[in-house]
Amino acid sequence: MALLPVLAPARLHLPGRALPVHDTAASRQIEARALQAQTEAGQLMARAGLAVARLALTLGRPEGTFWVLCGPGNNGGDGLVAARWLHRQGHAVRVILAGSPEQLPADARQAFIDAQAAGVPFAEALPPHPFRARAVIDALLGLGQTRPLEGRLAELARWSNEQTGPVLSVDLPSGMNGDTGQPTGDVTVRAQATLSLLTLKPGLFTGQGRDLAGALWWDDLGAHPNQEPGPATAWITGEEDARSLYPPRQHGQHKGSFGDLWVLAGARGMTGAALLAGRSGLAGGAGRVYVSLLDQHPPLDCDPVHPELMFRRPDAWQAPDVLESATVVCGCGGGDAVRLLLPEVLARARRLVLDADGLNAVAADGGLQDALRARADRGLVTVLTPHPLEAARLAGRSSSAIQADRIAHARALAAQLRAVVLLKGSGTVVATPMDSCWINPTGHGGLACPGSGDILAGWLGATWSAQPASGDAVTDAARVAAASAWLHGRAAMQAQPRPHGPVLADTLIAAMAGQLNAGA
Ligand SMILES: NC(=O)C1=CN([C@@H]2O[C@H](COP(=O)(O)OP(=O)(O)OC[C@H]3O[C@@H](n4cnc5c(N)ncnc54)[C@H](OP(=O)(O)O)[C@@H]3O)[C@@H](O)[C@H]2O)[C@@H](O)CC1
Ligand SMILES: Nc1ncnc2c1ncn2[C@@H]1O[C@H](COP(=O)(O)OP(=O)(O)O)[C@@H](O)[C@H]1O
Ligand SMILES: [K+]
Repeated sequence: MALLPVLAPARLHLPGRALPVHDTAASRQIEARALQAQTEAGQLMARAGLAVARLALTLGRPEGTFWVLCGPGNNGGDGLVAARWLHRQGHAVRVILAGSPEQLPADARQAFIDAQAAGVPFAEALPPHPFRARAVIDALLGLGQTRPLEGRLAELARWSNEQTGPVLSVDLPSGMNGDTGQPTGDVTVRAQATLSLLTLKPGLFTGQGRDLAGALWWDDLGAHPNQEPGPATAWITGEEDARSLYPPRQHGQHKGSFGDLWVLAGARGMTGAALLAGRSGLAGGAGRVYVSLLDQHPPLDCDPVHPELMFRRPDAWQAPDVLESATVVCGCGGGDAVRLLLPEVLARARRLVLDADGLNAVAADGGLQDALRARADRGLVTVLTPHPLEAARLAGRSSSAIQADRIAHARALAAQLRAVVLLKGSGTVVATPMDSCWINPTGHGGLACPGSGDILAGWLGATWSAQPASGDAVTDAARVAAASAWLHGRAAMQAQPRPHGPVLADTLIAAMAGQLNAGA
């Protein structure tokens, strides 16, 4: 496989099939096998450098000089090979090597020798700003980055961020942790595009990775990590996987075919959250959607905009069989009131989506945590949908600690609470107690607005309610969660391809409903 566009949101390039991502440790193993399989020394680096040069020609401006910033490791070697290709084809190139050639690892040192022999121009000084390169190739650091950029590397990264030409990062933006997507220090290259080599790294898809890496390309250098024996660290949800949960409706189906959704939400002053979850549940295709507001004297008994929502008394959900047969979405705008009903909901609900204040109540009460864990033994399945602050409360950490390693924390919470965890935010992570993990490639900052989480919870519940029971209820729930996050994000991208503001709730729900027919 060569040069595959993986993620270019503005042009709506999204993976069709699920793609595996490999963290640093797994990537190192694949790299070691690939190096062993080389038929001659430097073969992988030659492929990598060629791929970088080709992409730089595609993404660079038509005129100017390619500035290739090379670091002290093999990432720098990739840059040196790319520079030689570009020079050989007659393009203007300048290489800046940070560090001494003698200390380069073997393949990179050979790339340096070859570049010198080919007459590639090297430079010591950077052109002053304002400056616009044809493209800057960031080959400072890749998989080997272990600490914050300092000294010359930091200076080069800063310069790259201040010039106005496009920046192409090789393998990873220098200064970004490939496992987490977080900056390693104060300075990080901010790329327009990143070419991931050999494997896709999880940090490119979550945390700050989306903003730092820009459009994402991949070249597996012929190593086929899809066919690797070891497990992938996680999977990027593919469009086909997500859409497969929303098959065409059959003539013989009726609303009973799509299950009941029961929304237990909306304490006093937060009725809107319940309405949004209910309306989203309707749009997501649940057969019947019931709403019980968490208020002894509910301010509404009908949604005039969607009168097909069925409002029920605050205690109606306690009737026999309701929790056992419906899919329950509980906690959106739940306030303190949700705490009182959680013991019974946790004990009885067969399929439960726990959101917002439902999560906060669990975080504050060890007894509820035990009740949540006990559900797993009884075959009752839970999807928790925390945003980073709610996840922080559940984990007893700060939200910045959660964001520092979103994948690890989603996994840890899933194991600790024996539930499927959907950790919201850029690069939403879905993790199961069996340690499988999906990262969502859709969505953008337009979703950072009130109500979009309530909409996701209602939609997830509706998607789940239409799924038949199977032998692996936890994996099914995780697939439902991953598909719902995918469609939620995809709808936002359709509503606002380049967001400068929020995707408001009614626009988002309408776009999600539209997405149900968009894949046909
Ligand atoms: N092997 C191959 O043939 C292929 C490799 N490929 C390419 O190689 C890349 C991995 O190469 P790599 O392992 O050499 O790591 P890389 O990121 O270049 O640098 C490590 C060096 O940087 C140093 N260093 C780290 N952090 C630092 C800091 N903050 N400030 C200063 N120095 C710092 C670190 O020093 P140390 O920590 O050891 O003191 C070490 O010297 C991979 O991303 C891909 O692009 C692919 O093309 C496939 C073929
Ligand atoms: N920058 C972003 N990129 C992608 N998705 C985002 C971003 N910000 C928010 N979202 C998504 O929007 C939703 C917000 O949910 P939440 O924080 O619970 O909002 P609310 O409680 O107001 O409904 C989540 O699905 C989250 O993943
Ligand atoms: K890099």
